[in-house]
Amino acid sequence: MLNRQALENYTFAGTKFTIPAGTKLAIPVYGIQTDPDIYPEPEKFDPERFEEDAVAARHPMSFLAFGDGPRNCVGTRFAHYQSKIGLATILGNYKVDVCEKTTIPFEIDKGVPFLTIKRGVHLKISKA
Ligand code: HEM
Repeated sequence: MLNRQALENYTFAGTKFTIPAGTKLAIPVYGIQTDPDIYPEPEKFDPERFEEDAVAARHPMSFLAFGDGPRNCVGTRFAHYQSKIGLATILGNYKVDVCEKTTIPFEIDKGVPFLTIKRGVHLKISKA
């Protein structure tokens, strides 16, 4: 969820729907990023969704994992590098498997304010 406050009245193009200045807004990132009209089969691992032409074909606010605008995440590039280096190190040196404790499909924990998977993510990692 991203929180914002409207600085001025905003009317959505082609509608009579206006957000008055001063309104506090909660932007439902999880809802947007799992909307099947935007991302068909949203739970499916499909890296091709993030190819340049696929990204260009979507509304620019369809992916908000790092927020957007002047107060977006200052750590975006660092987080991307760190995740890529971490994944490359693990996948290049270890074999990653599911195990008896892995929950498939995963379940979102609705009892906490942050996006969390119930019972965590358990994988079996062995030396390749
Ligand atoms: C996968 C990792 C990360 C994710 C998904 C993430 C996500 C986010 C999101 C959604 C916001 C709110 C943006 C908005 O309201 O538009 C944010 C803000 C912020 N993030 Fe991250 N972040 C990550 C890693 C990091 C790292 C590594 C750092 C620092 C090294 C960092 C520093 C910050 C700071 C300082 C803000 C507040 C920016 C402001 O209010 O101006 N984040 N992050």
